[in-house]
This record gives sequence, structure tokens and C-alpha cells, in this order.
Amino acid sequence: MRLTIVSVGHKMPDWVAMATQDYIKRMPSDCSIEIKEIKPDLTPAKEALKIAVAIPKGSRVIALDERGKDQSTQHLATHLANWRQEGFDITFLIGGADGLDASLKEGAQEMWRLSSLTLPHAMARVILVEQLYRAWTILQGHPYHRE
Ligand SMILES: C[S@@+](CC[C@H](N)C(=O)[O-])C[C@H]1O[C@@H](n2cnc3c(N)ncnc32)[C@H](O)[C@@H]1O
Repeated sequence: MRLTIVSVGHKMPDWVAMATQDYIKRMPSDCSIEIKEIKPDLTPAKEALKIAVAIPKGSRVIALDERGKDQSTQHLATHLANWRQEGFDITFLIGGADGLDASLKEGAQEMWRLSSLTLPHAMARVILVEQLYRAWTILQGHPYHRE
């Protein structure tokens, strides 16, 4: 199973790269996370064209948006276990300053929110990667996650 994050924003501050890489390198090879950065463009519609090209063929798509469906960390762990069992590849989409284009949100299999707050896209990226790592530790019974 491959987890891909297609995220608008490049040349991110060092703290973003450091935080994401720290969690990414803790993930096992059969549950790896790849981040594909998309250069911000003038409109979400223009960004959508580049995002669509970056989505791996056959991958299920989850658009991240503050208006999306709530997920608990425990739910994420259950999803992760199912995706691994089914051998699904999953791509998460994170928009830029003006959010994701409607075409991407409508075309995605699901739309999730990480919080009811509007997060900066850099923060959404770090939180998503940490939550994927946390979900994986739950499946492993690793002490990183405590109830
Ligand atoms: C600065 S936000 C965009 C805000 C934009 N005005 C909108 O209405 O969507 C940039 C991106 O971060 C992600 N994001 C921000 N807050 C989020 C949240 N609470 N849950 C999930 N994703 C979020 C989304 O992918 C969003 O497109």
C-alpha cells in the first residue's frame, strides 16, 4: 500500500520538512508516505490540473477540507488496517490558500477534515503525517499512542 500526499505549496519552511520527514521515516516500507508538492498557481482550478496529474493511477482519493467528514485517530487506524489488507493506494489532497477546486472535492472518494478549524496548508500536512504515523502505531500496539 502506498500513501501519497499531493499538497499545494513548495519551498516550505524548514520546520515543515523536518516535522514531516521525521514521521515519514518512521513508517514501514509497506506503508510508506510520499509527499508531492504542487507549485501554487493563480486559481484553485489551475492548481487542480497539476494536482490531477500528480495522483497515482488507480489510487483512491481523499480530499482534505475543513467542511469534510470528521475522523477520529481510531477511525484512521481502522481505515489504515483495511487499506493495507485490501492493498489500496491512497492519495490525500491538500489545497492552497484558496482551498481545493470543487472538481477535486467532487471527484474524490471521500472528503475529510482534520479539525473544524481552518488550518494553514503546511500545518495540515504535518498533522496528517503525524496522524498516519499515530494510526500505524495503534495497529502495532506501539506505546507512542496512549489512550
Ligand atoms: C488555508 S486552507 C484553505 C482555506 C480555504 N479558504 C478554503 O475555504 O478551503 C489550505 C488547505 O489546507 C487543508 N485544510 C485546512 N484546514 C483543514 C482542516 N480543518 N481539515 C482538513 N484539511 C484542512 C485543506 O486541504 C485546504 O485546502
